[in-house]
Amino acid sequence: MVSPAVACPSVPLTQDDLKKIAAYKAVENVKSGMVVGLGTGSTAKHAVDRIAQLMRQGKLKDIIGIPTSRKTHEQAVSLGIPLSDLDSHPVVDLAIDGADEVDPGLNLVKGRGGSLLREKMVESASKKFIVIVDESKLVKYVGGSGLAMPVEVIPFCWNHSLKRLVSLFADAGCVGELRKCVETGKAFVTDNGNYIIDLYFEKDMGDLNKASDLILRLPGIVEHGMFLGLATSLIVAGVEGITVKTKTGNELEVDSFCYTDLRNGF
Ligand SMILES: O=C[C@H](O)[C@H](O)[C@H](O)COP(=O)(O)O
Repeated sequence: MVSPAVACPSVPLTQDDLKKIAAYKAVENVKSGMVVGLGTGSTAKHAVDRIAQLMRQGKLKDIIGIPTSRKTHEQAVSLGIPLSDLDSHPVVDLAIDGADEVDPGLNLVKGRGGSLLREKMVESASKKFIVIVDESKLVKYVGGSGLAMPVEVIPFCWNHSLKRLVSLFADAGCVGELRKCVETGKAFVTDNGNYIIDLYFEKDMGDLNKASDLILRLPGIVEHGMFLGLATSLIVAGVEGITVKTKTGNELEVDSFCYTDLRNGF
C-alpha cells in the first residue's frame, strides 16, 4: 500500500516528486524503536522529513537517528529527531540514503554532495541499507553517467594524490579534478576537513573490487565513493511507478508498482 502522504500523480511528476515518492516508500520500513541511519542529499532529506512527520503523528516512537553529515544532523535536530552516533550505537537497524549512480548489481556511486565517508561508515554498520533514487540515477556500469566518482583525500599534497589516482585508471580514460566551492572558488572541504578529487571515466573501469583496493592502497586517500555490495534494497521512482529490488542472497527480487495500481489500493 502506498503511503497516504504520497500523492498519486494526476499531473506530470517532477524529479523532486520522484525523490519524495522513493523516500516515503522506504520509510514504510522504519519501525518504532529502530536505530536509523539518516542519509544526506536532496532525496534522503525527504526520508528524514517523513520520519519526523510520522514521529509527530505518533506513528513512529523511540527512533534514534544516526546522521551521515553535519547537514543532516542540523535537519534532524531542527525536526526534533533524537540523535546518536556509531560510538554509542555501533549497530544500525536500517539506513536510508540516496545515490548518484546505481548499477544493475546495486553497486553505487555516492558523494557528489561530499558526504561519502560518514555515509559509508554508517551504511556499512547497518543491518539493512535501502537506497532511494529517481530513475535518472540508474547506470549500466559504475562511472557510466560520465559524472564524478568522488574520492576523499587529505589536503596534504592533494595534487600528487590526484595524479596517482588518475594514473591507476589510464586505460579507462580517467581524468580528475579537485572539487571547488562554486561560491568561493576555493577547495571544497568535507565535514572531516578533507578535500575531494572527482574522477571521471571515459570507459568502464572493470573489476570494481580491484579498483577499490587500488584506490584505498594509496597513501593520502581517505575513502572513495563506490559503495560495493552495501545496499540491501533499492527503491526507484519513475514516471510510471516504483520498482523495489531486494537482495536475497545472491539473487535480486524485483517488485514493480505502477501508480495506477497504487491509486486503486494495490
Ligand atoms: O554526498 C552526497 C550523498 O552521497 C548523496 O546521497 C548523493 O549525492 C545523492 O544525492 P541526491 O539525492 O541529492 O541526488
